[in-house]
Amino acid sequence: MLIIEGLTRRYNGRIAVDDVCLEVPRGSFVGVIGRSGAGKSTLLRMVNRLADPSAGRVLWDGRDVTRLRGRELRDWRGRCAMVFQGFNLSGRLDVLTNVLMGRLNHVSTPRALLRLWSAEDRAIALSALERFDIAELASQRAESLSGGQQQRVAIARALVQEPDIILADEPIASLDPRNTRIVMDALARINRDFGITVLCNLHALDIARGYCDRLVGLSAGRLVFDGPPGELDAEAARKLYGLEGGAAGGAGPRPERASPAPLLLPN
Ligand SMILES: Nc1ncnc2c1ncn2[C@@H]1O[C@H](COP(=O)(O)OP(=O)(O)OP(=O)(O)O)[C@@H](O)[C@H]1O
Repeated sequence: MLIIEGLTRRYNGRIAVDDVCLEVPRGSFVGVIGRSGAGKSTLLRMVNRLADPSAGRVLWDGRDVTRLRGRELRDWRGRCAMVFQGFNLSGRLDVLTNVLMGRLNHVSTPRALLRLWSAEDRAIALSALERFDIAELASQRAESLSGGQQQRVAIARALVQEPDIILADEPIASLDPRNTRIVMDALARINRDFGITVLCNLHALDIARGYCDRLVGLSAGRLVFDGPPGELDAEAARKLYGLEGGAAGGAGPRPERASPAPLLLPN
């Protein structure tokens, strides 16, 4: 369970996230929504400690991750994978190596420094690529892939970290509608098949409604909505975006959840 208690972040006296409190049970798929500048990225970045809070705490299974330092902080970041809008791949490296980077926290330091990947690590990385239908791209340079393919590589890299939680910061912002669906389906499958908690910042309300089982709405850093997509009525949407709920469109219900599968057994 992820617990966020009174989380606050100020930049030069200006508030970015303002006293946010949330409880997120394991296995949730939570969409964080709100206007540009509402504090969505800052909230996610505080969960994995890319940003430190000015006040408040983040607890994972009762452990205060806001106090972690050194090795313990690195371990937490390993269990808390990030997926970014800009993919954050090493463009000149091949796809398989990019995915293997997600295994770094599972190998000894000397092996990590020398990039000595075991047969098992390679099998796990390939299995993740197969899962997202891009195994045939394994030997290609990451920079030669389309945006949608690159984001699937980034999600495969996140998955092989074997994280407890995936923090996805606008993962579809630069993608066309077809790739948006493919990438959101990939996140939904990770969530459904492995029970990995997903916190996903989204601008597109229709996508958030279609994929997330809970929406958390921020406005000027404050939590102004927290509930299932069906409860985001016109009034709540107006508070968030200044428009009617229906104006942002809707999408069908998300697929049924299966029980968690064992993680990444090579096919
Ligand atoms: N490193 C920083 N230094 C100064 N101000 C920052 C920094 N990061 C964020 N902010 C400010 O904090 C506020 C919230 O920004 P944040 O990026 O979290 O919003 P957001 O909802 O993710 O926006 P977007 O949807 O445009 O990415 C904004 O006013 C932003 O300018």
